Amino acid sequence: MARVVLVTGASGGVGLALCRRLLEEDGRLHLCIACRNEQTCENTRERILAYHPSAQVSTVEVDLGNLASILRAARELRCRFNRLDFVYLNAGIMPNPHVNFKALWRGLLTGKVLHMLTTAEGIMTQTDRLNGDGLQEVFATNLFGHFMLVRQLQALLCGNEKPSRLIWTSSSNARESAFSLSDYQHAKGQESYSSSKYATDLTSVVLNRKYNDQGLYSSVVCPGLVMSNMTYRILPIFLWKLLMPLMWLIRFFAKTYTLTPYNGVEAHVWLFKQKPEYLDCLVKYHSCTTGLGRCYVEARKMDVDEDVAEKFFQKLLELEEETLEKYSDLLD
Ligand SMILES: NC(=O)C1=CN([C@@H]2O[C@H](COP(=O)(O)OP(=O)(O)OC[C@H]3O[C@@H](n4cnc5c(N)ncnc54)[C@H](OP(=O)(O)O)[C@@H]3O)[C@@H](O)[C@H]2O)C=CC1
Ligand SMILES: CC(C)CCC[C@@H](C)[C@H]1CC[C@H]2C3=C(CC[C@]12C)[C@@]1(C)CCC(=O)[C@@H](C)[C@@H]1CC3
Repeated sequence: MARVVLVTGASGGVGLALCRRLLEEDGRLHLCIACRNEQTCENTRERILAYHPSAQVSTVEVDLGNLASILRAARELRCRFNRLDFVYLNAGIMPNPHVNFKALWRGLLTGKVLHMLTTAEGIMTQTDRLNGDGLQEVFATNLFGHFMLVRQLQALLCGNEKPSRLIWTSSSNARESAFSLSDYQHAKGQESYSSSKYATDLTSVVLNRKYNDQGLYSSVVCPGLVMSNMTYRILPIFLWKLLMPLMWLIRFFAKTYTLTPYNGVEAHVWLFKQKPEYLDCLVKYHSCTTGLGRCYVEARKMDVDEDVAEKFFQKLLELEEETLEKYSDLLD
């Protein structure tokens, strides 16, 4: 039976490379790409078919920063499929990124330079805003939209003959100190991206605890530093191009400088081939590339407090309840 795989954020960067590499692994799978609107869905489908003309590729429109759109997309998916084998929760944003060059410069002179260059700790901030649903945009798009989608797709993910899988694109920028239970949407700080990715790690841990016995397994991956639309918004493109030789050099020391989307999805593709029962749910899988360009995966223990994770999950459930009350007309 052909496996059914749903990928969010498939229109470019990590998501598009993932679609292509998954089809290289298994040309028989049914790939459903989730993009923001009809035009992006169609363009992306054509780009994938250009490489894999005989692939089965369908589309679903979803704006992950819009709760009504998520409920509609989930309803459509429930009608179209009776199970989903893999859901790659990959779409993400980092709006208004700001690099603190003073801190970057100071960091270059310390012993923590590699840590800084691979996690961006202490050198990156973002400015977030409220979206149309009254939620912080980064939290809503990167985490809560995906959480709602998963919960709405529960019937397709649980109780199947074979285990189903959730694979979240997290980040090595996820940091406990950027996250707080009392401000879990990160309305007050300037590290909304870091906070949303830490929240992703927490959510994945609890999803495993709650759903493993129903045959649903969740993992988190980091693609490493990848040149994509997201990174091209951090520095001007010409500067990135100038920095490229330096980045290839840095890669000899910083293995998470995967740099291309193709290399960046190594961990996503590796997980596609693993039996979930043998994976550690407290581990993040990092895509790595050696200085000579060989790709591999490194498993690193995550820094998550399971008690905080449980409390945070309760907050997500409360927010979900409010959402479902508000949009009861969009439910079956
Ligand atoms: N690049 C990097 O170095 C790293 C990236 N990541 C993570 O990888 C993931 C992919 O990022 P990357 O490929 O680099 O960045 P891109 O900006 O290239 O891709 C982001 C994807 O998310 C989609 N997206 C954004 N907002 C929404 C929304 N509201 N609804 C639906 N889709 C949306 C975009 O669609 P559209 O085309 O419509 O904008 C696009 O397909 C993200 O989660 C990011 O946080 C993690 C670590 C490092
Ligand atoms: C490497 C160059 C000589 C100088 C580039 C300086 C910064 C612009 C980068 C250094 C570390 C980078 C980084 C990210 C963005 C660009 C940097 C801050 C990320 C935050 C991008 C998104 C992620 O999810 C993280 C994994 C990246 C961590 C490293």
